Amino acid sequence: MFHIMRKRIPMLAVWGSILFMVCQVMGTLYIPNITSDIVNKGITKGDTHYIIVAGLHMIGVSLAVIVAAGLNVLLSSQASQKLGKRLRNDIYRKVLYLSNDEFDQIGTSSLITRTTNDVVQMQNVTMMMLRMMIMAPIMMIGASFMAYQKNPQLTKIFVIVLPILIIIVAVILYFADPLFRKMQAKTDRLNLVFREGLTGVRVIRAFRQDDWEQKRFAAANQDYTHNAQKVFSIIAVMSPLTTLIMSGTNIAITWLGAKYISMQTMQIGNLLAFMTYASQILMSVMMLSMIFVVVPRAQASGVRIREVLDLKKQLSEPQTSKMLDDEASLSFHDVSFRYQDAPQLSLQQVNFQAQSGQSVGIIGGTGSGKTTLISLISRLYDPETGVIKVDGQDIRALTIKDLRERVSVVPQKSILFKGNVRANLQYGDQTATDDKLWHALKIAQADEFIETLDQTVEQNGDNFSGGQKQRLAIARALVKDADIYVFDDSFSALDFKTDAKLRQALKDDPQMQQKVIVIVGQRISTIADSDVIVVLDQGRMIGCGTHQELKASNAMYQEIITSQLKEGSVDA
Ligand SMILES: Nc1ncnc2c1ncn2[C@@H]1O[C@H](COP(=O)(O)OP(=O)(O)OP(=O)(O)O)[C@@H](O)[C@H]1O
Repeated sequence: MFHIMRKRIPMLAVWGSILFMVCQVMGTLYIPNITSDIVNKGITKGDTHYIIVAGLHMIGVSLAVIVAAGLNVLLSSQASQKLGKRLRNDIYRKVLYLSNDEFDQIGTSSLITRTTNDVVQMQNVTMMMLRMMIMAPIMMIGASFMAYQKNPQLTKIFVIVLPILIIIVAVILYFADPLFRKMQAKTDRLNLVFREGLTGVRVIRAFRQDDWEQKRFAAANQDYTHNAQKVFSIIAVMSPLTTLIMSGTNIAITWLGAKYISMQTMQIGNLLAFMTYASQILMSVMMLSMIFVVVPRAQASGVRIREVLDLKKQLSEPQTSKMLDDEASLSFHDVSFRYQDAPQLSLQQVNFQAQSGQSVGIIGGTGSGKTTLISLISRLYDPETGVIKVDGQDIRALTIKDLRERVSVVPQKSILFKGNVRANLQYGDQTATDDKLWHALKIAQADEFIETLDQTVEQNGDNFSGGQKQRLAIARALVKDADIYVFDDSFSALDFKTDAKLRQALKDDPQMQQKVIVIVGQRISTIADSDVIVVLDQGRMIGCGTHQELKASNAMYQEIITSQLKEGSVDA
């Protein structure tokens, strides 16, 4: 917990807050002293002048306490808000650079909970620390000292009361603490189910799984609520018990104090002050107990945040990139790959190469390894064996930034961001002019349905059809000045005519003629005119050549052609 706070908490605000907190405590301890003097020296002796002077003195000290308390709250909130801001930024920055394996390891829902809920826990504990954690022991020691000054005999009451109070608090915390620690994991589960329900709402409705989903959510919700109810029921016992102890203490003090007053060994003012100090001591214990509730929870949150922040980069990269060829090229040399902990290889001994101006088509059944193959080009994962070269250089000799600048990918699932068309396209190149954007839209055949670059794009691109989204995602990739353009099944939602027009436009574009284009496709027609076609089957490369070569000699390729001829989707 303290480890992640150390470099992120603004120390000036922390020290300022502590300083004002100490002033507040000193003032609070001093006020009962003035009260006792007003009673002893003013009221009992009928000295009005003394009462007025001491009263003004008291008002002055009270005002100073109020100002100090206000500044303490202000600075502690500032410290905690800034800590939260820095933590959220750091987690987000880290998440953006996580490898896909690490992402899978923690899970999206948990990452969201860690950025929101866990950070809030850290903020709460910071506030508590700066307002109570340091205040409680100072107040306790100070009030005990002052109470002793007023009457050493009466302080013996605390020898009985304090251990009882501490035992009660300890027993309550013993039962509540494990439940508090479970809260975050249960929040994770609740978020996961909620998120899946929201993103998959169409599928849920289409499969009429509303009831089942509702039950799944209700179960997670019940589990969370049950835990919360249990923990807060335990904590609820604390308040009446401590009130009982406080009231009992006051009765004992009044009773003994009255006895001392009648014996004339104690003054009335001192008894009043003593009672205030007694409640301050007991309040300090309560504050400390609150801290014992908040700290373990924040400790658990701190561990969860640290898990993300401490993730070591799995992909090693050099400080600077080695020299690259001027011409674009892409080659795979005996590349094999296995997902983390997977029993078998997802790619085996893949070999192919393409020069500037050439295109590579990748075809194979579902799960044959097409997406895996292209993930390796931009180093979302590293191969188990073999070498991948981009522009003549092993991609491990390039920095990740340099490599990803040279590769532009259109993922299988088109993702658009809320905003307008211009902002979405400029994701590829922030400095791209409108002319460049329109040029990309034309190649992607998206100028048919885009009237202006200011056209609104809803969240997830929900105001566009599947095919329109694909075309916008293609245009975005084309705006980026890369050497290798990768289209992962990006033409699947396009009709045959648009698919053909788009590929022709790619071919005809003078700039694209200097690049390497990789097209993953399910349809033969999408990849047939590629210079190199890679045929995959269960991760194995079972063919590599041109359409004519594969059509003549590759059984699997022939099978795909035959099956698609039957469907009428290929013109062989
Ligand atoms: N993150 C992952 N962890 C473990 N195994 C994975 C992961 N992603 C894919 N696989 C496995 O790797 C194999 C290849 O998957 P891949 O997504 O590359 O296939 P694909 O040819 O692109 O399929 P599709 O055409 O259906 O998209 C499959 O057997 C799949 O189960």
